[in-house]
Amino acid sequence: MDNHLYTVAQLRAIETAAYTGLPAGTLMRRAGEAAARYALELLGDRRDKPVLVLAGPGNNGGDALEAAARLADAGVDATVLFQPGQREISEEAQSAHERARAGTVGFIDMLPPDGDWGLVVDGLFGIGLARPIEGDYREMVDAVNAMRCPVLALDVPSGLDADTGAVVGPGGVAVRASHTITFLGDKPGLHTLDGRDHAGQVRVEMLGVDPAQLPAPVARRGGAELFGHLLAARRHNSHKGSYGDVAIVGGAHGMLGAPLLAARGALHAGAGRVFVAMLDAGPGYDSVQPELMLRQADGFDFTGRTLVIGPGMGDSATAMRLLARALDGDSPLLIDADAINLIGASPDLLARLAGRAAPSVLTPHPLEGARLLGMTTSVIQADRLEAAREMALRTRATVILKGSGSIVARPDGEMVINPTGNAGLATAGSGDVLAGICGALLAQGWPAWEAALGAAWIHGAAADLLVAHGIGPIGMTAGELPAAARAVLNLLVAEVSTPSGPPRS
Ligand SMILES: NC(=O)C1=CN([C@@H]2O[C@H](COP(=O)(O)OP(=O)(O)OC[C@H]3O[C@@H](n4cnc5c(N)ncnc54)[C@H](OP(=O)(O)O)[C@@H]3O)[C@@H](O)[C@H]2O)[C@@H](O)CC1
Ligand SMILES: Nc1ncnc2c1ncn2[C@@H]1O[C@H](COP(=O)(O)OP(=O)(O)O)[C@@H](O)[C@H]1O
Ligand SMILES: [K+]
Repeated sequence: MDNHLYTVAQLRAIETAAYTGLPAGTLMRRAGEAAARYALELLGDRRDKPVLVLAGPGNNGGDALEAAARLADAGVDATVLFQPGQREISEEAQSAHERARAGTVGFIDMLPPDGDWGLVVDGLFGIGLARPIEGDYREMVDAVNAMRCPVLALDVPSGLDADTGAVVGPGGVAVRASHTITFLGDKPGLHTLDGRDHAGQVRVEMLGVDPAQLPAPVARRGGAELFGHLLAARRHNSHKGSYGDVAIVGGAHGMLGAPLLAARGALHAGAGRVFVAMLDAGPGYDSVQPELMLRQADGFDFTGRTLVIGPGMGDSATAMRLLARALDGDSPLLIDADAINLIGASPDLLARLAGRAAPSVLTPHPLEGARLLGMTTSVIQADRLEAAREMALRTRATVILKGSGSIVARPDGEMVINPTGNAGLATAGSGDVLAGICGALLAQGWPAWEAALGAAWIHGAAADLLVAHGIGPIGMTAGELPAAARAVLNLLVAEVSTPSGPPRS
């Protein structure tokens, strides 16, 4: 259940159910205790440093006051800046306040300009944030974001929408935490859009609630366990035909790089044979990767091949004709880039896609997603989960809505947020490599859902591996990803494979 993600509405229901039968203030006390424990862990051997605790007007502030009291009990110099606002505070928060006042916690009214804090605990706002942060609260957030010490956010970094990962605006701000301890259940907003920048490392604290009592999550956090059953060691007695053919269909005039990058992605992710069916006359072979077989798209036989269609394909009549042919065929399909734009502009192509029986995966970035749904990019990004769900529903396909915290969605509403990857991927061509990797997994017999989950995870992990070796994030190139993805995939197979897992024949 560790990977389950819940909406604020679900968390409110969980909270209400958990509350029943417990003495008042129990959950807040548990939250404060867990937060103090984590704070001590983060302080490590710097417990002599003072800790700044920001406490807001709601129960998030109550958690912070509880944490401050526990930290003081543990001998830490805890200083609270409590900003209760106009409304009366809840009884639980009031009790927490009294406990903190009764101990050795220090209280201040404004931030000293020269504080040398070992840690900041952010308990300004949690899931009750109702509007952009302004005024004194905003000054506090800005001041914390200018500090260099670790910042532990309680439940949600203040200012972040726990459902969507958006900084609540217009013109809002949010705490940039290095760590977040989140209560009762993990939240999607901590893992997508601005979430990863603001939440840092996330720890989930259930506050003693029995996981069996929790509802079905809105989404799950991705992990290799979601596709691990398909990772199999290669049998000695296998050949290139055992691992499928991938054909990249794309490469109109002036856009030949995109299909070549996709093809290298497919090759390094284990496809047995990789073709590039170019719309342009193009080169006869790829001198960097001569293993690729370059063909003319017109007249290329799609039968028995997994198709990755769209990279650099353009929007010509030929592109449209090829796409219609691919959609009508029974090859597994990975639909990317220009092919998504063409479908967005044509109800006929959309109907053909929705009517397919063979596996189909779409990999839109937010602008392509916007074209597909006839919306603006900002509407897509305002609620990425909802947008991905809608795309999967309309296309009857598995969708990867790309970006920080890619959302993988399927038509029955199942959704996963991919946790791997970094901003090194924000470079032209990295999406083409993702398409190729996914094509290779489809060609090796993976179902659409697992292929999408696996490709997103491996692609992101490849970028993380490169960063770990000093190759990026700044200046990472898409061409460096295929070999790194190969390393990740082989590591995964070595970790989880069973030698008896049959390859596709
Ligand atoms: N109850 C429980 O059992 C448990 C609760 N838990 C904890 O409680 C948190 C939820 O508590 P919560 O509902 O009190 O909301 P919270 O996030 O503290 O903020 C709401 C307050 O802020 C105000 N306000 C909102 N936006 C504002 C703004 N921009 N600028 C200024 N003010 C603004 C709003 O008042 P308003 O002015 O809108 O009337 C209200 O006073 C949750 O995240 C978790 O940490 C856990 O301990 C588990 C058990
Ligand atoms: N900041 C980021 N963090 C994580 N992944 C990212 C980030 N920026 C881009 N990506 C990933 O990189 C890829 C970019 O794809 P795309 O936008 O289609 O690029 P291109 O069309 O140039 O190939 C996607 O897989 C996306 O999820
Ligand atoms: K907070």
